[in-house]
Amino acid sequence: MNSGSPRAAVPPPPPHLPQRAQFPNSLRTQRAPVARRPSCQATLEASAAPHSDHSAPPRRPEQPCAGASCKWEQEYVTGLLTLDCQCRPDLALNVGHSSDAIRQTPACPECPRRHGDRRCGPGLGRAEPSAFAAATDSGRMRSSLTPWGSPVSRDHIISSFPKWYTPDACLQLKENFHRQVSAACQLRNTGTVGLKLSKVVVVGDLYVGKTSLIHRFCKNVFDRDYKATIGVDFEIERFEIAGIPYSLQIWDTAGQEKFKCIASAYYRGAQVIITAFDLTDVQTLEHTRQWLEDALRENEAGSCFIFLVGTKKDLLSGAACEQAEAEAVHLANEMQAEYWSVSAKTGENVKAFFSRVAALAFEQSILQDLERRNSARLQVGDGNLIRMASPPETQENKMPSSLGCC
Ligand SMILES: Nc1nc2c(ncn2[C@@H]2O[C@H](COP(=O)(O)OP(=O)(O)OP(=O)(O)O)[C@@H](O)[C@H]2O)c(=O)[nH]1
Repeated sequence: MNSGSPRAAVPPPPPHLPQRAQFPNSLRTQRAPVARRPSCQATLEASAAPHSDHSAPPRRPEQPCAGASCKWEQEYVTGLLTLDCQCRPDLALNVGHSSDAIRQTPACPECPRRHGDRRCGPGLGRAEPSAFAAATDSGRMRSSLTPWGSPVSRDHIISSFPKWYTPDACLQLKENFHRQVSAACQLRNTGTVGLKLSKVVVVGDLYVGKTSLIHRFCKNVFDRDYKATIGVDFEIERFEIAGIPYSLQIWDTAGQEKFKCIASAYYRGAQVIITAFDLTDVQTLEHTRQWLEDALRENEAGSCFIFLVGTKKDLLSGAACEQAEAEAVHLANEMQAEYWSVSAKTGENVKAFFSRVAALAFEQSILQDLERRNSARLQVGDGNLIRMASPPETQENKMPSSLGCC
């Protein structure tokens, strides 16, 4: 542990330190795409939308899919398992590559009870059919909110807007969800947002505790032994926010300089960038500027929420902690980031922090979706553009670019 003096700028790892047996996803999950499945007669649930017209009323249960082309396909794209349902294209979902994700992933939600049928279900191209069958048979698969696996754990259910850590460095001071977001969630009118993932990238010097933070949140474990991350890794965490299912895909990147080129290839498409530093090592705080710059270079300006997170809070107390936090808050304001202090060891603030991340990302996704739908209402009639009624922009319903993103 670096309990005392600050470490040199991104030093090479001591040779005796073990390395985490991890590989970049692109390497780790390189496998041949799973063969596309033939068609099947899908059985629809009452909640399922019709084949092509998703605005029409749902069909009765057990009614065969009219298109008879239900395909729930798996593809590995850059290491990510993507599920694509041709009956319900709106249900396309990236579920990750880990064995957990595969195990929890049902076949096509249109025909979940046909898992024993090789024409449609996990029997074909499925990594672990028995695990799937067990989960399905136990009834866990058909939660109304989480058709993808086991129910969302209670502490991942967010009903009110999570609070900031300090008002001196926070992205938004408001205490409630955006009015339009609340209304859309109440009406279950969130488009495809509830079925999508937001990408979160965690960056920072080696040894600051990025992996420990993620593991504390996703697995509720803490490992005192240091094992350097090689390349990247990721976890997927499912939430239920304002009644809508939502997932975060949390990317853990290596802090070691020699893996930077691998890790930076995964920065693109981030909705949230978390720059982590060690509260006991001021140099790691200084380096966060560079980490952020690198991550932002791969993303569109104004498209990411930025967080600055001080780790290992348990190692500091009193004046030392206050001073470290004051410096961090100052830098967070310069970076237009929200500041949090956490401890992966004790778990302090870890859940609250990720709840805040999830809520902000979720709200932004819904607002963007609503904005897209408003734009789609532009209609051409007799050569004239007719703009359908959209609410006037007020301080409260400003669009996502002004939600406090970078
Ligand atoms: N006391 C204490 N130790 C921590 C905490 N978080 C992490 N550590 C320790 O710090 C060391 C480094 O943690 P990691 O999570 O592996 O660091 P990392 O940032 O992922 O490192 P790289 O993978 O090399 O980038 C480990 O020995 C952890 O046990 C914390 O909150 N408190």
